[in-house]
Amino acid sequence: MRNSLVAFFQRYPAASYWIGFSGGLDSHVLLHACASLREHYPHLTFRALHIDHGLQAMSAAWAAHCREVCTVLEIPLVVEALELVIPAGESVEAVARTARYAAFQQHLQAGEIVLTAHHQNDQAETLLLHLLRGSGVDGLAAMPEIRPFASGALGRPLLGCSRAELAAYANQHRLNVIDDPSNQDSRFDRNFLRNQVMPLLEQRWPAAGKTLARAARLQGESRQLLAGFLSEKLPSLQGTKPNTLSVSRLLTLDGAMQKAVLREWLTQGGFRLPEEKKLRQVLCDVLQARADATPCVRWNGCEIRRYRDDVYAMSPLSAHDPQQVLVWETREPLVIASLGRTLVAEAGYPEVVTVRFRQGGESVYLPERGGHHSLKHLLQEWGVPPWERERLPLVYVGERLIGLHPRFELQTDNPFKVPRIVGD
Ligand SMILES: Nc1ncnc2c1ncn2[C@@H]1O[C@H](COP(=O)(O)OP(=O)(O)OP(=O)(O)O)[C@@H](O)[C@H]1O
Repeated sequence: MRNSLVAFFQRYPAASYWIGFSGGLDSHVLLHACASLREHYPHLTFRALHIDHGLQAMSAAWAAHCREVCTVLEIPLVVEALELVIPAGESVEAVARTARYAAFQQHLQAGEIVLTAHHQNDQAETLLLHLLRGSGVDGLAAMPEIRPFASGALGRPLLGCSRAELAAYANQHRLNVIDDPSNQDSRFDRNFLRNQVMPLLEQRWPAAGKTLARAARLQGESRQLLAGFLSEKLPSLQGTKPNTLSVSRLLTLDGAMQKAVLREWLTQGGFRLPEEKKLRQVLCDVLQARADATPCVRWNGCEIRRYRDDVYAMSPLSAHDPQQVLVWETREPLVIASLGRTLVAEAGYPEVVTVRFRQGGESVYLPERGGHHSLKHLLQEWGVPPWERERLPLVYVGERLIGLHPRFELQTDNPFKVPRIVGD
């Protein structure tokens, strides 16, 4: 283990390493092994971070245990107590995990690496869990040894070590390890695999943990090759607007390639990947839709829409009431809460205006085009997607429409001029 750690720190030098310390055996071993490296590698700087999810009656006792261990090992510890709210229908583990990573992120400075104690058996169990969910290569790909994370990286230096090796280390160094009672609860899928399925597999295939971890690593290599290939392909499928894909170009590909391209595009956009069923819905309902249709397929954190030949991926639109009328004293910025936007007026702007949203029937005076034009037709002409139309701030002086979003200015000198929009 010591050698794997030394090799890891040589491969991934960092200003400082944060050790995610849960108080359990695995991260206790990591903490102890890192602490003992300092004698020969005094340049290595470690700190520990314990996240108290506040979900168990014992959680404060766990934090106290972490404090004691860190004091003895002379590793500074930060304890972050969270107050988690578990939304109905969400898994406690998943919510805790997301909150934990968000807390890690907050502490990590540029050039630092946060370390977790994931090991070979975690890798094997993760592969089995994904297989049982019917995942493709994205799910089956191994947890990597290192990946970019916030302004630094997330490293897993113990992936080459088995759980048995970690247990032997804990024994040898007489580590005072508290057992988390929830680890025995086989209602959780991972515990069931760990406590019941893996021991059975290992009776027949003693190296099952190691070989499953290798299978996951090989899937990871395939995933990486595929990502490289798809990244090269994506620019040729670009739609007419930034970050969109062209429907007509996608339709020249076969179904498997369409799905692969959509997944890579969503990954690059930072969206959560959909289940297979949703992805097929995108192929059927969005790509195959009539040219004048505006379909939408949604899942957690993402909406896929189509307008004309472009496919858009976006965060779900906020609730917005287009009936609202906002009086704006333009010497101050105007916050439009329902849009998460702030308008800032340019010099020379009328002192007081009102901001409204499209109701239909508006017309706009465009002198260079010789008179009034229907806003509806102009929005169509400018290719503004329908879901954006009632979210455009329309600025009025009295009943006269004087401006909207800068993206839609026709010419800089036209009177249909807009306040500058910040935070857009
Ligand atoms: N409460 C915690 N505080 C700090 N670090 C933690 C905490 N819980 C887990 N970790 C870190 O994450 C590693 C993995 O923990 P665990 O296996 O419980 O999480 P998981 O949810 O299965 O994994 P992952 O976080 O990747 O989903 C631990 O070895 C430890 O380094």
